Amino acid sequence: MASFNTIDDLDDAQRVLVRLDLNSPVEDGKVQDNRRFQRHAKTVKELAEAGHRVVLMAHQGRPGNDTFVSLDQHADILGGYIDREIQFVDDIYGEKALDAIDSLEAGEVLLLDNTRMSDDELPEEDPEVKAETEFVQTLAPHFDAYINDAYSAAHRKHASLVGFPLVLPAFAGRVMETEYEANTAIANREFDGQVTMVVGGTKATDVIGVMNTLGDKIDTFCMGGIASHLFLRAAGYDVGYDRHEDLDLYDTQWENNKEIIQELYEERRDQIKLPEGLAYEDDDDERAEHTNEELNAADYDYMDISEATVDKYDPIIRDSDAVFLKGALGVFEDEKFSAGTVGAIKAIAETDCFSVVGGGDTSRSIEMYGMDENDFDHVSIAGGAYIRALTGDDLPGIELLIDAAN
Ligand SMILES: Nc1ncnc2c1ncn2[C@@H]1O[C@H](COP(=O)(O)OP(=O)(O)O)[C@@H](O)[C@H]1O
Ligand SMILES: O=C(OP(=O)(O)O)[C@H](O)COP(=O)(O)O
Repeated sequence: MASFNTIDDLDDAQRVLVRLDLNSPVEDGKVQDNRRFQRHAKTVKELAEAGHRVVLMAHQGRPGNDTFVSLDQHADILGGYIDREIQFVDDIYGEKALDAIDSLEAGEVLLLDNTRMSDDELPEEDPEVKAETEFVQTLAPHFDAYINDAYSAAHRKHASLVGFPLVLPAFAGRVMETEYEANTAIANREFDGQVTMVVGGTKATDVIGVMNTLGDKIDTFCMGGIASHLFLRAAGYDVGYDRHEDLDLYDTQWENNKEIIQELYEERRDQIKLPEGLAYEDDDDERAEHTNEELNAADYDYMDISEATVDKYDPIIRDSDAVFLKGALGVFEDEKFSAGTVGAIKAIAETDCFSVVGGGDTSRSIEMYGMDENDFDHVSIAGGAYIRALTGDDLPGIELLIDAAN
């Protein structure tokens, strides 16, 4: 396996700039604690305890979304995991940020504000272009080393991920190391028996990518979440339209991908298992269900797969030698709509199979419903990056760390 330098290779008493992925769900303006904080805390704690001056960068949401907020709450949550204060500055590379960076003492930790508040961060561009941005050029001279711990964002060519490895010595953090090793090994692994992939979530392109590339390695795809609505629509059912102006879950995804979804469904009809029905909230705020024949996209938001679908997927999972889950099968954050996701992860946990659960949001369901990370072979905090690793795609953020080591 190609390799990169890690924090074991750092000189003593360095000024380190560390990229984390603390991108989290935000409910009513409140950032929700999750496994990303817990995992990155290990890297941060180790660096601080070793006496480095530690400056952290991370992003949250995308401009225009409700989840696009400042990182002040993130500093408190992360600090709780490492039992030391994490200072926060509401600036990225302006005078305020540079003053805070330069006054840091050995062992102290400072979090800069949301990297996506800088116009230099988001457009996907080549590393050489990103390295020349004001963002990178202003911050880099204040540091001895750059550490990328953001495995789950390593598929993005953003300034904080691909610009710095060209101008500073670059190293991988502990999360980067662990996820890279686990996901790369999984991608190359062969299984004797039945291999099942349970695919849900909200991002059709992730799902299509996996089904296209791994279609010959995976025996059965059990579909849930928004992904299943798009495939149900390909099968001729009346589902998969945006009913709210502020949500863009279906229309654009369907318009951009309908040919490929229809083709995939036709080609792999025997492998693709679709829901038997979907669940919605009735007028009394209770869970109710429609069979596929009753689906009516004009009047209902469908938020989970039906109980009959849970029963249909259960034996498929239990008969498998390997199960990969990516994306939730329903809005599990609301207990009423957790049956699909919980049914699948319980069946996986109780089966003696090789099991991987992927997705920053999806993996929250494990603790939420009384299961344990140790019930699975690997729980990845990455969604899109995990999918790309499984399909053998290179992740630009990691390629640059490997280049830097060679
Ligand atoms: N039917 C649905 N309608 C709306 N959201 C859904 C539905 N099914 C699943 N989800 C949402 O999908 C999210 C997880 O998927 P996604 O964000 O794509 O994956 P990841 O775990 O990689 O972040 C969950 O937060 C869940 O609420
Ligand atoms: O949460 C993330 O990706 P994921 O939802 O695929 O796990 C990363 O932070 C990347 O965020 P982005 O998909 O807004 O670029």
